[in-house]
Parts: sequence; C-alpha cells; structure tokens
Amino acid sequence: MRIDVITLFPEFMAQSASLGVVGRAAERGLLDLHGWNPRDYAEGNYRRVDDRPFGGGPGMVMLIEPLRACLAAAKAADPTPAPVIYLSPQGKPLTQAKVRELAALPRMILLCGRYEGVDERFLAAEVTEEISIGDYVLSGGELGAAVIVDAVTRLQEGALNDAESAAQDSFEGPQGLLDCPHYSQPAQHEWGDVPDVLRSGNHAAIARWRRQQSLLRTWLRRPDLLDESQLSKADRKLLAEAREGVEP
Ligand SMILES: NC(=O)c1ccc(N[C@@H]2CC[C@@H](O)C2)nc1
Repeated sequence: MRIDVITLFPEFMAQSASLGVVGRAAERGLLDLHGWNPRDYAEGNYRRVDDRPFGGGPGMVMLIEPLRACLAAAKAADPTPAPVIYLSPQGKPLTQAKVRELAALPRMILLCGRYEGVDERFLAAEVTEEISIGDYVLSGGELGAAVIVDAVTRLQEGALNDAESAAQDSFEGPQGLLDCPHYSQPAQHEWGDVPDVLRSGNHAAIARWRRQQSLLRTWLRRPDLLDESQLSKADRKLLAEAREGVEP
C-alpha cells in the first residue's frame, strides 16, 4: 500500500513508520510511505504556508496555494488514484471497520494541518473525507496520520506473522469484541497465578475461556460494542455463564 502524507513535519512521519511491525512491513515492501512538505511548494522568499484568519481571532490558517501545489506534486508522483483524507476533530470517528476499509485501498493521501487549520476552500475542493481519531484537540494532524498508518499497515497481508495474528486483537472479530487477558511467565507470582485452563494444553477449553473472557470484558467495559442480538447461541450461553456472580 502506498501512503502519501502532506505535513510540515515529514521527519515525524518517517520516524513513527520506521519502528516495529510498521517498520518491518515497510522493509518488506508492504508499505510505501512518502512525505510531502507544503513549505517546499510555497512561493516567495518567506515561503509562507500560513497567514492570519479573515474575521480576526487567534492563530493562523494554512494557505490554499502551497497545499494545492504540494498535493499536485504528490498526485503527479504516482498515477494510482487515492482519497485525500484530512485529519481533524470535525471528522468521522475512526473505527476498526474504517481501518479495514482503508487497508484494502492501493493508496491514500493523508493531509495533516497545523495552526488553526486549513482554508475551508482547499478542504471543499480537494478533500475526499475527514477523519478524527478521537474527541480531543491536537496541535497537528500528524499523530492521527501515524495512527492510520499503523492501523492499516498491520492489516497488510504478510505484515504480521501468525503469533501476532491481527485477528486476536480487540475489535477484530466479526462481532468486534474486546481482547481477552494475556499471561506469560512466571506461572506463579505474588500478584496471582496464571489461570489453570491456559496451562491445561486443552486447546478447545483455552479457546472457550478466551472467548468467554472477551465477551465478559466487552460487556463490563464497553457494553456499547456488544450487540447481544448479533451473538451466536454459544456466545450468549458463554456470556450468561460468565455473568453469574459478576457485578457490572
Ligand atoms: N482528533 C483528531 O483526530 C485531531 C486531528 C487534528 C487535530 N489538530 C489539527 C491542527 C489544526 C487542524 O488541521 C487540526 N486535532 C485533533
């Protein structure tokens, strides 16, 4: 997958995509990441990318023309069509379903704003969709872009080996349940022992326990994610059994 990021801080994107699973995927050619800096496309000896807002008020607004030239350069670099996605608190909240949709694309262009934001006329003319990574304000869209790069890259075929299978992650299953608890060495510890079932070698029992824990945890922590009408008969039975004696 090719991802082009328009940002005043391309070095930030390069660094965040050089680590761990994403870094390895990039090395494997599963991610082709390019940074584009609007300042490189700003005219004049000050190379302005921002200016004061009409109507007054604090802060600065990113100008149309440097962004327009920068986006044109990114598009000219590769003929593959791509949605232009603007990161902002006014965007549609990012979900794993949206991540899966984006991960299936051959390419996307991520636009990261700074200051008070981008001239509305650029957004109206060039942006396909706005995405928010949560209901809070950041100083730039780069962290949102890094979140999207990470989330879509780990879903690329070959990015994760079996042990890291994405399917075990929260929100990954068909019902989008939270992940179950995980344990490793030591089996006994002053903070508690590993549940016996996990050491039983009984893979059916282990899978059942993990599913039950995911159902219970989702019910306790994120009931908004649990649509019981969508649960199988087996899952409803597991959840009922787990609920006994548990106060939400
Ligand atoms: N919640 C989010 O996804 C988010 C995205 C961007 C952002 N800040 C940038 C700076 C100026 C404007 O481009 C928007 N804050 C929050």
